[in-house]
Amino acid sequence: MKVTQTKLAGVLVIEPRVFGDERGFFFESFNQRAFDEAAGAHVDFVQDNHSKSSRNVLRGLHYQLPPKAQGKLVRVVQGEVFDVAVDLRKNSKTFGQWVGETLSAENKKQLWIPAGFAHGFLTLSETAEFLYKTTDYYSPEHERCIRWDDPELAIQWPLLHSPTISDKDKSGTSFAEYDPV
Ligand SMILES: Cc1cn([C@H]2C[C@H](O)[C@@H](COP(=O)(O)OP(=O)(O)O[C@H]3O[C@@H](C)C(=O)[C@@H](O)[C@H]3O)O2)c(=O)[nH]c1=O
Repeated sequence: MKVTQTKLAGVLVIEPRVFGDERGFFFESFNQRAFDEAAGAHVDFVQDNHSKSSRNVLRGLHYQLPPKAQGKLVRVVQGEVFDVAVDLRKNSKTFGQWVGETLSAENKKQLWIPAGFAHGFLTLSETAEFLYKTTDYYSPEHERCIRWDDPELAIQWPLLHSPTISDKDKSGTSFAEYDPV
């Protein structure tokens, strides 16, 4: 697999080696040993999630507070999304910066987003099915949301018009209100 660093230390783009033949394709979507080597540490995942979204649906920007902060290994198995991670680590040189990556069933790219980041994505295809592994369990009490359109973060979403977002995400807070922990 090919591993590419991003400008946010710790956030990685992972491209698995895909074996295609007349039947279709095969690839290892997760290999603990190879993943640990890429991440530089042993990482335990405890939950797998799967969501489906329609075109122009935007989910995010989500994170969970410590001690329930989650690392996420995300990918797309149908369709295409623009996936974003925002650095919330208070001592980070890139605090408040974001990276975006197009993930699709076609390119099979994965994004590794360690704990300490907010995460969100915009669906670019008619529908998209999004799969991700998390390093801690879902905990609604620790769950937080920062507005996807926060002016300080200024994320360049590839949007043609206003996205469809959940009521919960409509009441996301501003990045200015974020209290680094
Ligand atoms: C995230 C999650 C939700 N749920 C439930 C709660 C709710 O009734 C329903 C839908 O939840 P949400 O609206 O929060 O789903 P969604 O907006 O897709 O939330 C996800 O967004 C992306 C961007 C992330 O990064 C994820 O960590 C997660 O926060 O599913 C679980 O049972 N377990 C989970 O792990």
